[in-house]
Amino acid sequence: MYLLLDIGNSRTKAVIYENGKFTLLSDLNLQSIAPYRFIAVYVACVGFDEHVEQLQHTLGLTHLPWYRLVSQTAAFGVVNRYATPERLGVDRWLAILGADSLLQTKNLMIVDAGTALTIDWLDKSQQHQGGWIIPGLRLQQEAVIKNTARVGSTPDDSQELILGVNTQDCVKNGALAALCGAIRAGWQLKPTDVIFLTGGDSPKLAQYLSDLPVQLDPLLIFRGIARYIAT
Ligand SMILES: Nc1ncnc2c1ncn2[C@@H]1O[C@H](COP(=O)(O)OP(=O)(O)O)[C@@H](O)[C@H]1O
Ligand SMILES: CC(C)(COP(=O)(O)O)[C@@H](O)C(=O)NCCC(=O)O
Ligand SMILES: [K+]
Repeated sequence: MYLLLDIGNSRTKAVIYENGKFTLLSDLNLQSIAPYRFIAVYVACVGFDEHVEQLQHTLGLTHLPWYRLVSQTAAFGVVNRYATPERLGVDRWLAILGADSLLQTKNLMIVDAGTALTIDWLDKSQQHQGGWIIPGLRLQQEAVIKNTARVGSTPDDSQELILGVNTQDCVKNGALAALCGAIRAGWQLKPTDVIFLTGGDSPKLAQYLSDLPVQLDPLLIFRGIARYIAT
């Protein structure tokens, strides 16, 4: 039994992994992991490194091996297109590997709607084509609010894809439009057989993309991590 951690810039997500089965933990703390006996911890971290050390202590798991995953030039037949492959965010690399584990020989878009929204393209011969990094739903709003004199709203999670008639609604709904628009622009530029959607804002975005071949999967990064665990 393994503990898998995805440490993003907003939150840490945790999964219990055993015999090919993934169980997402809704909370990560001493109590929530108390019933489990882990062999090792596998970590994907795009946040600050100190966060990993902190977690080792707060979870009382300093006695276990902690394996930190890194983006590679190639693995499991998947080829990373970055000129400096280790610079590709490890969450992106693992989501690509996770999508590849579900669907090979298809052209894929892999969208991770987290703090930032990332889009990566993987072609049917497992070649990563590159991608985009776009401010996420909250950052879109903060960018406008922090850099203008008269947009005095607060970031808000209750977006709808409708027109706003006050500042608050214009900012929050505009942020949703920006992300839907980015995914649609990606699709127009380079359409694929499937668009995998993962990350905190993926269920919301999926509602507005039902005409595209979207497949929601909260586990993509964890599926990628699991490929590194020899069974
Ligand atoms: N419980 C939650 N805490 C924080 N963000 C949440 C939560 N539930 C949904 N979200 C949404 O998820 C987004 C962050 O997604 P997530 O995949 O956790 O990001 P990251 O991987 O960058 O930490 C936020 O923009 C927010 O809108
Ligand atoms: C783009 C990211 C900030 C996304 O992180 P997240 O929103 O999931 O917290 C992360 O993948 C990262 O730090 N990447 C390194 C730069 C790159 O991928 O080119
Ligand atoms: K992420």
